[in-house]
Amino acid sequence: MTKSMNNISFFERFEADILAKRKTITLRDESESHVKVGQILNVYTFESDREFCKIHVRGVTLVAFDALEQRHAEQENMTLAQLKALIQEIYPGISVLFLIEFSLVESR
Ligand SMILES: CC(=O)Nc1cc[nH]c(=O)n1
Repeated sequence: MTKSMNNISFFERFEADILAKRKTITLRDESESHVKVGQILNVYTFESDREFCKIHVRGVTLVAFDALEQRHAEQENMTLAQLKALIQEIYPGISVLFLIEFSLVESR
């Protein structure tokens, strides 16, 4: 099944933070570099492919792994050590990331 360009998945452990607007960025590799500012993305859980919200892409920038700072960690609702460990776990050895800023699309 081809992956829609209007979808994005997150690990289930991030769902509550996204819905509570505590997580407002996500750091991805080049496989998701097609994401564009202004897009509305359908958000699915990675583990079970369950749609749980929609997000509005507000920004897409490049950031070096070594340039990750406390402000990025705060936008992920993590400590900087937790964020760096997560990124290296998901993308071992990565040096440049796509920083996608988003806002939750409020369901009626
Ligand atoms: C499934 C997946 O890649 N999830 C990710 C990856 C990076 N950041 C994030 O918040 N979620």
